[in-house]
Amino acid sequence: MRDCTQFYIDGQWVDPVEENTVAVENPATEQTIGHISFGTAADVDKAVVAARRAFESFSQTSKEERLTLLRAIQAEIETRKEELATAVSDELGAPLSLANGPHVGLLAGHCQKAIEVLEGFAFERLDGPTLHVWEPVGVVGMITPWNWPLNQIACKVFPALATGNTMVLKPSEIAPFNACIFAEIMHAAGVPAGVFNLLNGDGPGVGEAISGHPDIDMVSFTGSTRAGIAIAKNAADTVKRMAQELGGKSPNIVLDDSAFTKSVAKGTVAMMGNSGQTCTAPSRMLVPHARMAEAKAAAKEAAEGVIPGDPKGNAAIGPVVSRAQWDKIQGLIEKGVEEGATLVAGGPGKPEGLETGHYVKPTVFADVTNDMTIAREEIFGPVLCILGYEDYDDAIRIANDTEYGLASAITGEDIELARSLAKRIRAGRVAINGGYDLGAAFGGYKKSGNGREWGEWGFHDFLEVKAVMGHG
Ligand SMILES: NC(=O)c1ccc[n+]([C@@H]2O[C@H](COP(=O)([O-])OP(=O)(O)OC[C@H]3O[C@@H](n4cnc5c(N)ncnc54)[C@H](O)[C@@H]3O)[C@@H](O)[C@H]2O)c1
Repeated sequence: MRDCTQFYIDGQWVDPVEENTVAVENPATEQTIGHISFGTAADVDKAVVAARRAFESFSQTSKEERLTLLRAIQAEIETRKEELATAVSDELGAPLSLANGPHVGLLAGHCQKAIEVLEGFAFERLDGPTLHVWEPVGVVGMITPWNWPLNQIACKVFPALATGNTMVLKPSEIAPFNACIFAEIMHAAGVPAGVFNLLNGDGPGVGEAISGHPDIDMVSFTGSTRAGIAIAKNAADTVKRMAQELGGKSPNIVLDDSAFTKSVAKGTVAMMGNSGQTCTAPSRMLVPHARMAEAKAAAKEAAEGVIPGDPKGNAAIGPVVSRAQWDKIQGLIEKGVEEGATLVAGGPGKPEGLETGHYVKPTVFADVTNDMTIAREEIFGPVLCILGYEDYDDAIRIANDTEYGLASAITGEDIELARSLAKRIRAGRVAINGGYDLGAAFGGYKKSGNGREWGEWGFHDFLEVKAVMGHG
């Protein structure tokens, strides 16, 4: 059993104000693997008092002091990598290879990036008679989801720390243990008391107390658009800064001149990774109408090669995170069949031989039209929709016909064409031929949010700008 029933507040592990112990499940075994406590507004108050007090001195630390701290955190991460990966695998159901690879890799990667950015970051600029100064926002409330839990903590904590803020983190109640280990890492690295605080709980109990708290200056939220809207409304009365990283329904435009079978297969496998539980997942594949049959064959073969199974074995994907997610995904798969999409691979029910655990068959729908529910709603499971387009104008029209705008992809040989299409997509990210960069801005247009994380972009989310006029 893995128990983390205390909260990390003001540099120590403390009991919650009220006892409320809740079990955490392993989605592969459906067994309880440990317990956390759900906090209340009283616990949030304690953490905010600590963070506010710590802000006095931490906001005045030098760049060098914060660099030393980030390097110490980096060294501690190195010593705890295996434990972090095991925790993510146990609570999320991620295959160990994925947990050891990208899940922990992104935590370490964002720490390294924060160090590099901080080394070169200018906190002051003289513009004629005026000195512009970038200062920390203050006490930041951070609310994160379960799907890439370490990545989302890293995207917020490292830039906030690098820019001199103090913070109160509430990770997802569904995958909390990796965050408990992270708090131990922060402690072992010598982060001053009150700078980083962690408490567990759910949205109504702790999340709302954070978003409405009068002494929290900013909320940085990653999660569903539903919760993001609720949090922004609750935060409005205190006029705190709000950064939202929300859902997506990202298009992947496969151009006629691409290595077609390979591109379709790659896009299919990319959709299934992390059991489809990725906000940037390329969930709408757009192919020329004339090549729909070819796309179906390639996607079917690729999806059938993605074998779900025990996260501790060699499976390509594990289960989805919970019974509630499984039910939601099944409902949407059934909706796809009902609305007339062609089921090419997978479908309703559990994969053969995997009755225990929240396993979903890697599923591909083709001949999908953009008005179908499966093309509009974020499924957050291993379910790909393939849609046909007439020409490139049509492809752009379909790509942009969504309330989301988080990510997108274009695959093709003609780089000039890809670049020109990239300009017309209304989304925060466009990956041309699998392009990827840890320093690239990460954030959404439209209902996918309004913040920007990763690299230098994340620093600006956590900074105020002060103009000192007459400075000379
Ligand atoms: N844009 C991004 O960077 C990004 C990254 C990862 C995940 N996501 C999105 O996250 C969603 C999946 O994660 P999830 O199911 O954990 O999302 P969720 O919105 O249900 O929960 C996210 C977090 O918000 C908290 N929360 C929920 N309701 C709240 C409320 N009313 N007030 C305050 N806090 C509240 C939860 O306890 C959790 O910590 C997907 O929609 C996915 O696209 C977005």
